[in-house]
Amino acid sequence: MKKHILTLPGDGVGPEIMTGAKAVLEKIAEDFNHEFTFEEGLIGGAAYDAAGTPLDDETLERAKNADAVLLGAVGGPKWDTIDKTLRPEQGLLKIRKELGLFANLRPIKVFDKLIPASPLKETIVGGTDILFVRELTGGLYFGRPSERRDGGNSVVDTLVYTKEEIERIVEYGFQAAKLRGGRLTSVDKANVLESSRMWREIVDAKSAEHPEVKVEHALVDSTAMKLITNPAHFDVVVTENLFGDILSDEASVITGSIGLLPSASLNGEGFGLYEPVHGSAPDIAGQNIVNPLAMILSAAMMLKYSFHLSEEAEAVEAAVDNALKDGIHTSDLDFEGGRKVGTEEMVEAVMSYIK
Ligand SMILES: NC(=O)C1=CN([C@@H]2O[C@H](COP(=O)(O)OP(=O)(O)OC[C@H]3O[C@@H](n4cnc5c(N)ncnc54)[C@H](O)[C@@H]3O)[C@@H](O)[C@H]2O)C=CC1
Ligand SMILES: CC(C)CC(=O)C(=O)O
Ligand SMILES: [Mg+2]
Repeated sequence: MKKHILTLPGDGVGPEIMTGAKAVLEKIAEDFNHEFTFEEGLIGGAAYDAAGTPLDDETLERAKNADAVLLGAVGGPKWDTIDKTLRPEQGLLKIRKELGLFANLRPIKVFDKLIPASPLKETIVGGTDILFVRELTGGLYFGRPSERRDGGNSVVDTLVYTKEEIERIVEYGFQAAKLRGGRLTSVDKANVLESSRMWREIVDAKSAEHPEVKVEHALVDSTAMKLITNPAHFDVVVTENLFGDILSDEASVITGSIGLLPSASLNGEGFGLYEPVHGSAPDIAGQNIVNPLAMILSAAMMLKYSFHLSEEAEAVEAAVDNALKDGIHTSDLDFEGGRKVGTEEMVEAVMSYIK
């Protein structure tokens, strides 16, 4: 199979983890007889430094013409004080919006070997297997106005959702639940927010169309608690943009490190952008210590969702599992015994377990 991939390493640890994911994909191409071609582009602070904008139209066009996009991460203190419209994060929001990537899938899977690496009790961590279905192109991150007012004495951010935007992500949640354990938790703040009350109505209407899925509504604040006290309770969690962003970072703690969590951002035509859940981790950039597994597992999601190469995706996931089973790990994981390695060695270990 021939596939063309646009890589957007971005900022901070982005380039280090992208190098690792590309190496793993090249190994997969070689072993399974595929031809993957790569083209690199700029996004975030790197793009701002080069051309004064966090995402230019040419890169966006290249993304649209690729078979899939792999993205590292954007942002960092260097760009925290520039014009807000040019911040690195705006490049990421723009590519999500322009490509219509409304469904952000964030699986929370616990590797058996890493159960002791979680700060939570083993009895709580065991059995965790959650899929977050996060709305990605609406809500507070995109609402306008978003500005200071009254000479800086007040401020406004805007939360807007259309019915269609809620319906399509909720439908995605139901479909995902059918393919998994048949349980869907819809997370909102319907005791306060009108947008959440509309969200609930839409979930209830969809629920009537999908009677085989067991639905529960849950408020975001108590969900934040329950994720830590009883993560095994959850199967698929569908929620809006901001809540999904926060809850998925929280859920990463269950697994032992945010450096393990991949994500897929998909549009209605099955096009996908794949990136780790974590950010650019400027505190550890350039030191060969970042955990590359979230990016590598994001590449595995690309193989599965964009290229329908399930066997190849499973080969990558199994290689990650086996490397961890042998105790090979980066320093973000609190691990008794085993062998602590740097980023490059971790990538090599994963590659050595493929096939
Ligand atoms: N998708 C993206 O590009 C995202 C970008 N950001 C941006 O990243 C920058 C840093 O944000 P933070 O809040 O610090 O979040 P972060 O996720 O970059 O880092 C949080 C903590 O986790 C650690 N960490 C993250 N990924 C790791 C990995 N793979 N291996 C080992 N340790 C890892 C970091 O060292 C840091 O201590 C900001 O500019 C933010 O806007 C934040 C989240 C998502
Ligand atoms: C950097 C932001 C635009 C979003 C974020 O934190 C995320 O998608 O995880
Ligand atoms: Mg985030």
